[in-house]
Amino acid sequence: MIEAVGLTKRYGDKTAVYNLSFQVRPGAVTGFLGPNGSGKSTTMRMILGLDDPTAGQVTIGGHPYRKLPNAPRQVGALLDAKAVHGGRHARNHLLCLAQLSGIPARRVDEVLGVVGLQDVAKRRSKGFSLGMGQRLGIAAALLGDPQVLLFDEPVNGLDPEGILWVRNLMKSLAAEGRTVFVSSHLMSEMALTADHLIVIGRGQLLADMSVRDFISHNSADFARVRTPDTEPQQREKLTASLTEAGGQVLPEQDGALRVMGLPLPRISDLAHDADVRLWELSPHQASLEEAYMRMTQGAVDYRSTVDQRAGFLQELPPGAVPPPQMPVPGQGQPGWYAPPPPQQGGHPFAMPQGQPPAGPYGAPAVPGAGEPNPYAQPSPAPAQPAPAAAPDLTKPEDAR
Ligand SMILES: Nc1ncnc2c1ncn2[C@@H]1O[C@H](COP(=O)(O)OP(=O)(O)OP(=O)(O)O)[C@@H](O)[C@H]1O
Repeated sequence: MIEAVGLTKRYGDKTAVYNLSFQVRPGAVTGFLGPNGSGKSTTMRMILGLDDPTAGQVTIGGHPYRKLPNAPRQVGALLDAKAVHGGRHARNHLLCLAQLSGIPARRVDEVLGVVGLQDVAKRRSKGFSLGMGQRLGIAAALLGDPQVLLFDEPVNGLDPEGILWVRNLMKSLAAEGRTVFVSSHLMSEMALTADHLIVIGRGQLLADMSVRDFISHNSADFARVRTPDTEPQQREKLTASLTEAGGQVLPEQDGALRVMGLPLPRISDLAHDADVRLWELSPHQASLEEAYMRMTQGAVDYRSTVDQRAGFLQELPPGAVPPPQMPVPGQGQPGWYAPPPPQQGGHPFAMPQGQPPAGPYGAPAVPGAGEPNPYAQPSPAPAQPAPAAAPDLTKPEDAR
């Protein structure tokens, strides 16, 4: 198990990670999510003893990484797949790592087979594609047959077949009882791979819960309703009727209506009573991506001026409370988006919960702050449901 307690990292004035406490348990794939610059890599580096915390601590199996006996046999990591000596053959690269850790050479050939690089084992890694480099990095992580594995963006550059392979590998490693901690920006992939999520924003913990709970806590069920396109007055009539009945009604980009707060049969009855014909009445559940966008919207450092989420997340309904902001000293108030509020007591969403396929990873398992919060100042809620006058978020903060 990985355990962080009050983990904090500052680089000069920059607080990269603040007071993070979480546990990553064995037997599950734990996804590590957060916007760019939120502190994921910094956290992983501290777990691996590559950076010293400014405050707090992080342990693996009860020990700081640097105090683990024979750490490479207990912990494997893929942090930066490009961090290899490009002039070496793939096999030689792994052999060097194996020799440093007292791992037998036959294990090198085993992991080359596991990651599918056996046919290019004698090729120099500088000629490798992005995906091949990722596979080589994963092979290095698996070399010591460790119980604890960390992967920073493991599917980066992989084709669909490679992504499926990584997904199955992560699941089978967890099914063997290992601790698997994986960061990714691909929400759809995390929804299929992870059992549990740790989400951070601006270095702070935003969520630590199962994928299922994360989605149900951060999203709202809604109905899509469509009236005949040729009769706009029907749409207006229905909007008035649904609003009067307590529903929240928002326009969708394609002319349909998004309705929250009313069950489908009630919407149907109201439409019938108002003598409005429906061309569509369908239930919808948010995706992990939508739930993630909602949760992290106040913690995004880098955002395009032409933000695609403008069409994805809807305007704040009247009376709804905007999400909490996480101001950074000297940075001003970030812009924010205003999707509909989560439905209170909403139903958990049914996530794809496929069983991990039988062991593509065939190797046997080894048996066995008390500091001031830099983000603490209260966040003034905007008076209007419109983007606040924002700093130039198109530039890294250093450039602003
Ligand atoms: N060595 C360093 N010196 C100064 N600042 C740093 C250093 N390393 C990271 N930072 C800053 O700390 C913050 C967190 O960076 P980090 O790389 O951990 O984020 P991340 O979540 O991994 O981002 P991404 O998703 O883009 O990889 C960023 O603002 C980054 O600029």
